[in-house]
Amino acid sequence: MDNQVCNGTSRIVGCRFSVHPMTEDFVSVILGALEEVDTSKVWMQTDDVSTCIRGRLPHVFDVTQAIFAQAAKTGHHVAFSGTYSVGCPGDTEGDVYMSEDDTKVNNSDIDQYAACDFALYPLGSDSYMDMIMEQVEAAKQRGLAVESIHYATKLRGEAKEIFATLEQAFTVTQEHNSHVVMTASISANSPSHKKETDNE
Ligand SMILES: Cc1ncc(C[n+]2csc(CCO)c2C)c(N)n1
Repeated sequence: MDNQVCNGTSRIVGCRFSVHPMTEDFVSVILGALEEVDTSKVWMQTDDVSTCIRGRLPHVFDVTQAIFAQAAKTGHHVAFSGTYSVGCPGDTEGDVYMSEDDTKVNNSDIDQYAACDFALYPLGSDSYMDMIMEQVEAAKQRGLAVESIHYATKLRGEAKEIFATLEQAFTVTQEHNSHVVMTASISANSPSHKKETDNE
């Protein structure tokens, strides 16, 4: 690891996220998605604003992707907003999940168009801009539509490819930088997506 700005010994990864389904029936979409997904390999806590999951990196991405996919599968316009973090665990809650193996337990292999604004923050590094640009370039190589926007990078395409891109960006960056934060806002079934396609 190139920079050791934090004293955290564990590489526990966390994500605090919210899902906002644009439907009167939002309660069952949110609670249904949280219940139907296999969360056995992560520590999880839900409150009135968001859900926090913590555990090994592959499972944090597996579970967030599966919850988004499950909510989007209802066909409602769904917005997901999440902050991923590694490197400065303020507490040890959830450490027990660090002994899980690498096998992901959810199958999120569904076809779902989505758009995502993501921002990567390699904290405490002088070369943070290089790390960010490297991952924006890597995203372009994966076949998604990639656009630079103010304060974020926009990804458009299949949801599973968006999550794979986010996981790769986060994985590679945290291999070189102790403390990394990444935000992702993802939208599915948006009426704006239809207008974009119609304009093509
Ligand atoms: C992933 C996720 N977790 C928690 C909330 C907050 N929330 C808003 S409505 C609702 C159901 C009724 O209490 C809950 C839990 C959210 N939006 N998305």
